[in-house]
Amino acid sequence: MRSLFITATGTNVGKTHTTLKLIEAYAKIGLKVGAFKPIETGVEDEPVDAKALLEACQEVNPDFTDLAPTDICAYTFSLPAAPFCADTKQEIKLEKIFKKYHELSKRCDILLVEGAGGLMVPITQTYKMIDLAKELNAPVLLVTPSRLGCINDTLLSLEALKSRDIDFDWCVNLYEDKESFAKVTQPYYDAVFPKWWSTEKNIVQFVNQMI
Ligand SMILES: Nc1ncnc2c1ncn2[C@@H]1O[C@H](COP(=O)(O)OP(=O)(O)OP(=O)(O)O)[C@@H](O)[C@H]1O
Ligand SMILES: C[C@H](N)[C@H](N)CCCCCC(=O)O
Ligand SMILES: [Mg+2]
Repeated sequence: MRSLFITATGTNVGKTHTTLKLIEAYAKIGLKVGAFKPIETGVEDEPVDAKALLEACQEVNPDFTDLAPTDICAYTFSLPAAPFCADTKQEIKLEKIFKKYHELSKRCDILLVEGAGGLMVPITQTYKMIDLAKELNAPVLLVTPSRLGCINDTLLSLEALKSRDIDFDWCVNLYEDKESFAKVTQPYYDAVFPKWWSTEKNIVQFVNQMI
């Protein structure tokens, strides 16, 4: 079983959007795909990300059909915040996250793990999303936005991943400020990262090189 940890430069950048495309792309090349949202915050009735990811997996993987959204989450919290802040009773136990990860991994060929927010989001006072990605020993896909300001956010996240010697790739979710991206951001990416790619155009290529 393989896994891929999907993170981003922050919240609302397109992790779920990209993970949904990854589920479709991995299924198309014949892999049984699974998804895991270790911690979801901002949950009212049911976890929205986990629900969307589960429904997509259920379309392509029969071993996920008997699950409910909360079965692919280790923790859900109502406060829309970093897990450390949302977990007011300090319930989070990392062991529970790893146990759920291993349980779900038995149901698929590749398990897509969606983080909460960005890399440096605290899960506990001393343990962040990036630490979870490292400990899972999963390659990381960093989703970056296309809006003005993304160069700085992207470079900071790349530094964080490199400093922890994590195997990663990154992509641009061409969504916000899409029209101005070619002038405002792309010249730098073309110059420094000529192989940069976007969720919109190159997800199949990424998936094929990943297997
Ligand atoms: N390329 C896109 N095209 C259309 N809608 C998009 C695109 N990317 C993101 N969105 C929309 O923007 C919103 C935020 O995207 P998404 O939920 O994937 O972010 P996220 O990084 O998963 O956020 P969170 O940190 O809450 O998990 C969603 O409503 C999503 O449908
Ligand atoms: C609620 C939101 N949709 C995410 N699940 C959590 C985002 C946490 C961001 C924390 C931070 O970077 O300040
Ligand atoms: Mg999400």
